[in-house]
Amino acid sequence: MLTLKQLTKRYTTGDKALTSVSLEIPAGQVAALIGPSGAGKSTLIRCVNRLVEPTEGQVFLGDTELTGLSSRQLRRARRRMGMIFQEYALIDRLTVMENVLSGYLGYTGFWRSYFRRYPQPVVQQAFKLLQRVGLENFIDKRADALSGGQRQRVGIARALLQSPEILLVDEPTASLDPKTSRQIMRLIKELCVERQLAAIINIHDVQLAQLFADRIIGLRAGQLVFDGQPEQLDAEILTRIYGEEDWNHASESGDVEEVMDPSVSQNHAQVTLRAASV
Ligand SMILES: Nc1ncnc2c1ncn2[C@@H]1O[C@H](COP(=O)(O)OP(=O)(O)OP(=O)(O)O)[C@@H](O)[C@H]1O
Repeated sequence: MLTLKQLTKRYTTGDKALTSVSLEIPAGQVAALIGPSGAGKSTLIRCVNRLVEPTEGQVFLGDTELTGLSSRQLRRARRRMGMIFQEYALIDRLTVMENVLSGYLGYTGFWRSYFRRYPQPVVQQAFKLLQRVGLENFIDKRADALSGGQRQRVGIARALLQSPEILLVDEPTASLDPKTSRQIMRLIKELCVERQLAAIINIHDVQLAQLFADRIIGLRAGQLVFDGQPEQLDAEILTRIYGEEDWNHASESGDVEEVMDPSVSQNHAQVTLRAASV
């Protein structure tokens, strides 16, 4: 269980990125965090693992108050959080297996990062995870020889190596095609169910969020403006989260193919399509 209590973040620049956000995410639940650019989604996720220090409020992982930990205690507590972040990108010159094993670094220290120095049970666990994410035939491939979807699968396996209690996921499908995006979201969802993991996923694609999340959390200008079921998202709630837009029409031209263009960056057009069918 992840608990946020009145979490507030004010950056030193004066930007108030989060205002008194309170949430509880139980084990096994996948929560999608949606909202316009600048709403505070990344800040919220980073406040959980304290890559960003909250200004006020508390974060609990189970009974542990993360906001009260020393940096040494925090390092240990971070092993209980699987992070799938873009900046934790893979190391291109290492193999798939080596990249997954690097998720164990927190335990061993950098000098043991050489492949053969990992304990055999850890290597076996990494292999099982690679099987689970469908990459058992790629273990010796270099990371830079993988597709975007395969790279994301490696990232997922790496995040799971430390058997976390929660997954913190930042824009997992940002650079993936629509089919691969669905596969990645489905995989994350299945793994959360199998392992009773709570997950909080920052995602721009509302349609994907609706398809694969158990719960939608809407942020706008740092405030929690919606917290409910995916099927509750309608034009009124989309307006509350994203602002005025004609959510009930597929597009101005009515051209559905244009709406489905995977290059549409914010996927607001996909939202429109979904909302139109509500
Ligand atoms: N390091 C920082 N220093 C100062 N202000 C920041 C910093 N990071 C974010 N902000 C500000 O905090 C607010 C929330 O930003 P955040 O990146 O959390 O939003 P977001 O919802 O994740 O946006 P996006 O969807 O575009 O990634 C914005 O006003 C942003 O400019």
